[in-house]
Amino acid sequence: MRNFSLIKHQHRSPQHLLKQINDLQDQMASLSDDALKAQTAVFKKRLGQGESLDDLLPEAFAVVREADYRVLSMKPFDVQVFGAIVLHEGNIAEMKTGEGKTLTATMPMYLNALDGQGAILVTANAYLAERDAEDMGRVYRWLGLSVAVGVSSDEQDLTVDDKKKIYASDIVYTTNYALGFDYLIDNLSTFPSEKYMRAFNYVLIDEVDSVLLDSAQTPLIISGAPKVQSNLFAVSDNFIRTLKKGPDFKLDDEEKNVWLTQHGIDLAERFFDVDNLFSVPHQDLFRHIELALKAHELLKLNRDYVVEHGEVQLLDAIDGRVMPGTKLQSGQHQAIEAKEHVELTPETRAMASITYQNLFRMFKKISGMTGTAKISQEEFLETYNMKVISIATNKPTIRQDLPDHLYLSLPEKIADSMKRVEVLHKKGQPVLLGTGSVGMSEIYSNILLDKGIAHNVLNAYNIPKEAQIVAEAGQAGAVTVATAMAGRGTDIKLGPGVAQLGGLAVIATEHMKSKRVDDQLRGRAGRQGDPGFSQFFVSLEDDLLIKQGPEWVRHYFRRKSKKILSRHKFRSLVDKTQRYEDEQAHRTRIQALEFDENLRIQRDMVYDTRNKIIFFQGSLDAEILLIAKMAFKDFFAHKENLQETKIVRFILDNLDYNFVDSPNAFRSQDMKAMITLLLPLVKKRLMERKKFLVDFQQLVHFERMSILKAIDTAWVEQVDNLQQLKVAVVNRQYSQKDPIFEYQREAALSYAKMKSVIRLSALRNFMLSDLVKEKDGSVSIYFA
Ligand SMILES: Nc1ncnc2c1ncn2[C@@H]1O[C@H](COP(=O)(O)OP(=O)(O)OP(=O)(O)O)[C@@H](O)[C@H]1O
Repeated sequence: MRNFSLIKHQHRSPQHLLKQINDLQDQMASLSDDALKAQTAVFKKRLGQGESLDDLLPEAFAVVREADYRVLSMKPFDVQVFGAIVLHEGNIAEMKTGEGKTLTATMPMYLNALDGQGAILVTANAYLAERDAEDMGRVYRWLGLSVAVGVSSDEQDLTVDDKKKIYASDIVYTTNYALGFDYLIDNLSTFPSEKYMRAFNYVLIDEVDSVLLDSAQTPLIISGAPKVQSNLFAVSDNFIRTLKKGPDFKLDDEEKNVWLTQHGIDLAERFFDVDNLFSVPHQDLFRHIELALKAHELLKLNRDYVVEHGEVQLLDAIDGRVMPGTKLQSGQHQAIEAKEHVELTPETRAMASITYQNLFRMFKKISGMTGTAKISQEEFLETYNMKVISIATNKPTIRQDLPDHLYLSLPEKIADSMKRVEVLHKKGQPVLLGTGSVGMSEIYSNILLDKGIAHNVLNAYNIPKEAQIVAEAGQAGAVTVATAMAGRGTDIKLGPGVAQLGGLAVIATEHMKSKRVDDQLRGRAGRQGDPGFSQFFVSLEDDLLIKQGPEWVRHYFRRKSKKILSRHKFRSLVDKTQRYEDEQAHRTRIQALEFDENLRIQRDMVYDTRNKIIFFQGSLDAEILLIAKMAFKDFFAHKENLQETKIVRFILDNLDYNFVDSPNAFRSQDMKAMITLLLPLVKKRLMERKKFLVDFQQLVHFERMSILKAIDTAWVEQVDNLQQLKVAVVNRQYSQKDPIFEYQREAALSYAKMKSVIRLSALRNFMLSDLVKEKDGSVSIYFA
């Protein structure tokens, strides 16, 4: 057997598979549409008879290739078939920008959806998910598979029924954000009828570096249950406005931290009339002052967030898109709202959270594609066990990536880059002007307006017009100013005559944090062998260099040296800075994963328990009795609770409001004996509940709700606690302890405590809740 599989494996090299697929081409081309479509049913049948997806690969890919041609008039090139094989094998296909990854995906998606367990394609933003589901969906449907999009275009919330339909589809196109959110929400449901998600099977992640690296630095958090609203945001904001940078507060060089000086602290104590800002009663005030200071000094309008319709909306640092529904935690969002004078939204607790790393590791098979993965291949292998395999381009890339233009100051750079745009525009060559923030895109747009150059702006304020702006961007004479939003996936097609003018010109006005992101932006030009060029205009006053540049840059900057910067020195500075940012981001991801590890174990256990209870068929009587026994053990684990008065108090609080004690009933000093005395109270209550809830389903429902409510209340509390604990241990750096170790130790302790809280409150729910029969025969539960 072993030998056989070895031999078989050798025969299945990508080259061999490609040959097999190519050999089937004529045969597929000769089939009628109906005969080709009928292959799907044939494949499904063969799977049912024991063949594997690997066995079907050559034929299935050949079928899709022919279907792509008939439906979309595009036949995947050999290099795309290679990419598709890599994707089926659970690895990362690095295919250069514009090589046609969208079409490549149709082959592995079709094959991996054939066994009916679902195949999900995740991509970096809603625009791409919708576009690709629409375009490629035509092929899958033609072949008889169902396709859905997991994001809603009109920003309407999808209902549970919508989501059931979506996730039951053979193929789902969605975003990492929507998928993560849906996963967490699915696990907050209480009834089998509210659950919509299937076990995770196959996922293909488009723009895999963006999803698994750039987005994975911060975990996804769902907020719910409002906290008591604080009234300190506005006053703290007023106070911060009176402070001066330098004497009252300081910023670090990277502008990542800000703190009050002693003078600032004195001013705060005077302003708020308190003697010691650091004393325990003023902790909350101090926290609000810190939040306000951060909101003013670290978080910038039109770079980190935009304000639209009176709402503060966060921007994704990498792709410049609005992150719908995402809020900064622990009051930071409200501090920005106070700064921007918009209505404060309620401060909420974190209810559920997960890192993208752990979300995707739940899939049976993960694969990914992007133009830029090789740089991070070790991390992909380490974290996800995926290899990065580079695929050759179909035609040679003829795009020219011209050397950077360098300037000492920002105004010089802006002026010169504008001159370049004007020259190109006069010639009619379309220009994509890539900027680093909404703010910069607006500056460039204003200058263009002054010069009377018609242009489109693609930034977080113009998302609804995205498809139209992209469609126009490759036409002769078009000028498109964009943030990093246009940096990925955007397929700019050249209009008539544009190739003769030199194709698309990408003018980038600053280097991005990562070389990968720079390369993606360059890759908007020169797609599918098209002509085009890219060029960066950079200055020493660019954000990236000011924040991360070494001392000599600052030195140059201060002296405004007129010496000409050596190109080599500048290039290596940019490289170093980007590497530093990448390493920093890598460390943050590792830390996010380490922080999530404990939460992951807890989350898995809690979700698993919830699911068992939700789907449990039959009576939960035995569970209730077991929970009671354990709750009693927890209580008596504290020896002092063995006193009669304490036991009676316990019974009155948790088991029976009307309990009447007979003298000396609980005098033994032995835990076992005590438990034997308490259990009958639970059994008696169970009999009463059974008598009242004659309908067996109603009884089970009540038992289930008693337990689930206890789990959920405690778990939400736990997630929020862990969230705060994380902030606390990171802030405790001065204590010289390893924050991860500290966090894990405290997280494990709090988990044990939480379990005991769950047991007691489940028991209490069961014993003390009021049940009321309604006129229509239903029963309402009023939890104690
Ligand atoms: N086999 C093919 N035959 C003809 N045209 C193709 C083929 N494959 C892809 N294309 C075209 O090539 C263009 C680029 O494709 P696509 O946008 O999928 O590239 P990509 O690899 O996803 O690029 P990016 O990395 O920028 O996201 C599209 O206009 C697409 O229609």
